[in-house]
Amino acid sequence: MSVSAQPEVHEFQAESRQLLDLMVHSIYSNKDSFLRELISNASDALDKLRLESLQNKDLDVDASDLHIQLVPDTEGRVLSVVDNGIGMNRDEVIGLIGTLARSGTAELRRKLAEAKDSAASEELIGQFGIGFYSTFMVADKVTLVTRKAGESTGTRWESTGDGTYTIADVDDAPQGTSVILTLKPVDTEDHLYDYADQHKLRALVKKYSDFISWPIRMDVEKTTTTPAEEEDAEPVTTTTVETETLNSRKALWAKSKDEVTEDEYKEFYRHVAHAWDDPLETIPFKAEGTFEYQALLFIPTQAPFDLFMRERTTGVSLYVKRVFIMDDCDELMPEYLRFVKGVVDAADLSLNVSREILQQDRQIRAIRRRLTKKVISTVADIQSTRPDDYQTFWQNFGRVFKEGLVNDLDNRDAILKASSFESTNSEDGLTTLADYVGRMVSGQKSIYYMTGESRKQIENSPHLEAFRAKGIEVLLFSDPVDEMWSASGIEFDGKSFQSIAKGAVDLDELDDADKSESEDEKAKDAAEYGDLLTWLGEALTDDITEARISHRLTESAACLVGDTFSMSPQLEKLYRASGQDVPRSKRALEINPDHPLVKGLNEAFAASTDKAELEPTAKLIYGMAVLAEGGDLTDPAEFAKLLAATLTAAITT
Ligand SMILES: Nc1ncnc2c1ncn2[C@@H]1O[C@H](COP(=O)(O)OP(=O)(O)OP(=O)(O)O)[C@@H](O)[C@H]1O
Repeated sequence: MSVSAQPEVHEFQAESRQLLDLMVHSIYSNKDSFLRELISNASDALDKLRLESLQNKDLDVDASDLHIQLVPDTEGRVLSVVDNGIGMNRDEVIGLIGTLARSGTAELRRKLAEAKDSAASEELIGQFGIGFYSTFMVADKVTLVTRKAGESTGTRWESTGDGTYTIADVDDAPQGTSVILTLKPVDTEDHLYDYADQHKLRALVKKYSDFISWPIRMDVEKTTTTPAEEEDAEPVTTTTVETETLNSRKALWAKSKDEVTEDEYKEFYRHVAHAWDDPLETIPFKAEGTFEYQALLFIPTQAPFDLFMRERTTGVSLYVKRVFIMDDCDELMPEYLRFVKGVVDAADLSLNVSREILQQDRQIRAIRRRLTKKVISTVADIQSTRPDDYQTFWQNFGRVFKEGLVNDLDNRDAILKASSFESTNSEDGLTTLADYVGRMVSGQKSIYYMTGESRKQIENSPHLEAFRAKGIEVLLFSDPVDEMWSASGIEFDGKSFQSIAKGAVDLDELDDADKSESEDEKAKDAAEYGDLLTWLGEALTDDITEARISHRLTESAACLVGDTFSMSPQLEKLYRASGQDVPRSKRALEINPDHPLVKGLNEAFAASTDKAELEPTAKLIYGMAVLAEGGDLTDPAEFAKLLAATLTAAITT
């Protein structure tokens, strides 16, 4: 192979360098996984070449014998993993291998720095995946020689895992990619095995890559002994080299569940999902009839770091009659199930199918509908039979799953049923809506909830006081998406959702016995506080719609309450954060007639309506109501000034 020009030395991008450094000093104990990663990449490259050769008739490549070859050199301690797939051009090598282009790398680095021990680091690597760089766990030097299909010049990339790599043009590289590892010395204590040993390689392929659809070949020496023809002579041993295919190449999705072991599913999941964790659930699916297709879907255990990033795609690959067509086929899974990984193999689509055609395709739409229902019902099954796994699922994917309550009206009821929520009923556990409804007090018509930025913030908000005092359960919604669906007129089991921070709340309705007494009380409060309420409404007219007596406070002096259909302050904040210009909506100020501050204010107001302290006190009460619900004051400096003046007056008199 001739290298045409002096190799250029490049520096790794800073983040890649740090990740590489971790690999070189290999904190990850399962070093065997480098082979799985290389084979997985090679298999993807073969898929891409086959597809390209089908779609682009002008491409001058021989796609008749696509395969992966392992070439161990035991004496030289070198292992090459060779494929005749799509290959990479020079820019792609720099972009894909020299740069860890993935936006989560910084996040991984930050988390690794925080990780306390090697077990925690290992889990993180499992969560992020490290692909090609895992080769540096087992090799002192990695050389990659590649030529892209259809191009004449190849590229040679080499690094010892320090801060730099070299890159050079190569004239006569074969089409495809060879990754050549100069292996580190064997150190079984450090889980570093002999990766130039044929037996080891055969075992690793069986364990991790058996289902890969392309042949994974290795030339093996076979010694045969034949008895000598003449009596008393030594038997004859002949050594021949034979090419052996190491993998059985069975497409797991075409098999029924009892024909496949859990480990096989696990490794397949890791391959299709580019993941390092275990699947939480495996969902094989077969449809026969008008549209024939098979699917093998997985729910991961861990959420990928980029689950909430804007450019995030869905994770199901499309095959047609075992031929790979595309990754991340968005048409097969709704966005709110983007955590689902796997493959769909449809029998009746054309191999030339494009994304544009897929969007219009009736069959694809039918598959998507069916699989969506299947995933939701699987989540419901996990919820009812495996509480610990459900907890894991919910922590990782609950926020995404609930997006379906806004986006998928057809399945809304099923999604709601399979969801869980935090509640005042339990300190840390979750409740289903069915359980909530089972605990509703007599006369309760709605499901009460309150939204906020965190459980703690909601729990401290004054709105909860009367509910707590009367033992009425309130659901605590702290995910941004909860703001959207809860206010959308949704019902569960015929019951509407009512925010306790919006509209009028009359808890006395729930309890018939006390009704007459409380009616009297209300009439009394109205007479006693009427003038003060009118005045407050005027004094605070810039901030509130009206002032009224509260039936939801027992301890705090005041709280703010929106109209039934108004936006909550959190939602306003979300919209503003996303760049939308939403006007500040005013809410009603509710005051607690039993609170000493409110009583005092009423008495002072009754004594003289132009006392200087009245207005600052009203403003302070309003500000306190904003702070108590975790909101932001529009003018914190003015609030501080008023407070200081009031405290000074109190302490100096
Ligand atoms: N044998 C190969 N042939 C062609 N392209 C390859 C090959 N190996 C790697 N690449 C390219 O380099 C990219 C980076 O590979 P790498 O293994 O680091 O990450 P990945 O496979 O994309 O994702 P993951 O880290 O999750 O495995 C691949 O996406 C692919 O485009």
